Amino acid sequence: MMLSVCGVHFTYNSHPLLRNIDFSLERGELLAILGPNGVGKTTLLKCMNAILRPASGAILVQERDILSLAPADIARDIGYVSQKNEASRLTVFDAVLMGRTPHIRWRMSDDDLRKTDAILHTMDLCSKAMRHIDTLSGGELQKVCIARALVQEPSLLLLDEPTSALDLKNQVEIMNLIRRVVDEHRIAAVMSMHDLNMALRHADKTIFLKDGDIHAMTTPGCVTPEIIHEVYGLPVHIHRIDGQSIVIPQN
Ligand SMILES: Nc1ncnc2c1ncn2[C@@H]1O[C@H](COP(=O)(O)OP(=O)(O)OP(=O)(O)O)[C@@H](O)[C@H]1O
Repeated sequence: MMLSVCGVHFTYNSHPLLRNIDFSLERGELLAILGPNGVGKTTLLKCMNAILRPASGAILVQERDILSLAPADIARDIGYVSQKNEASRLTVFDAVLMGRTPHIRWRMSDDDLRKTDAILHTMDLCSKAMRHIDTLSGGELQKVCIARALVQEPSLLLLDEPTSALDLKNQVEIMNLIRRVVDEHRIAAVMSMHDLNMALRHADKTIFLKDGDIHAMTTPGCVTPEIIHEVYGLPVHIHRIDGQSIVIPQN
């Protein structure tokens, strides 16, 4: 198993937020974590990256408890794209190259530079390589942060609302790229999302959080209007178009 989340409880200042979160993910699987604002999606992602520590339970990456891993191992094996992207005076090239830091032993190699070049090319960021990231638009910065996580070549990729700032074409291209990386490199990826249709289109599994619990865990094809109504309090229809499930609010 690439990722096992075992009975995780999480509490902020003695206020319980997540209860008994239990799931696992194999290589080559992409999981979407869904649920209303404030339910705990970001908190769960931060627990999977050892940024936050659960009150109880364990998180195993390749059968190793992440709380027992050295920071260098976490930095190499787990890629994390946060919801709040920081902007600094780094150039786009340097910001993406920083994703190679956990792999650099003595100094950066030609391979590190080549991989940085390649991901900038794949993500259509070459023309911005020398721009400072604090001059980028929100969507451009989001792409740079995703590029940095991909060039890191992690075994587990965690993405907090990775397409929230992207236009339609970029949403589709970035999700296709994430899907391809998961498939070809046999990594596992977990993304939090508000766009249900995007999640149902690209994920292998979905988890719906509600009131601190996993309310439903299923494949996209088995998500029902009842699940969505119960979780979001909104009646919806689900239509099948070209083999895809499309969620449409009833009113
Ligand atoms: N450091 C903190 N201290 C106390 N409460 C916090 C802290 N960080 C987050 N919270 C609260 O915990 C809850 C879960 O937050 P979290 O960011 O995990 O939710 P989310 O599901 O990712 O939300 P959204 O969809 O709005 O991004 C929220 O009510 C939030 O206000």
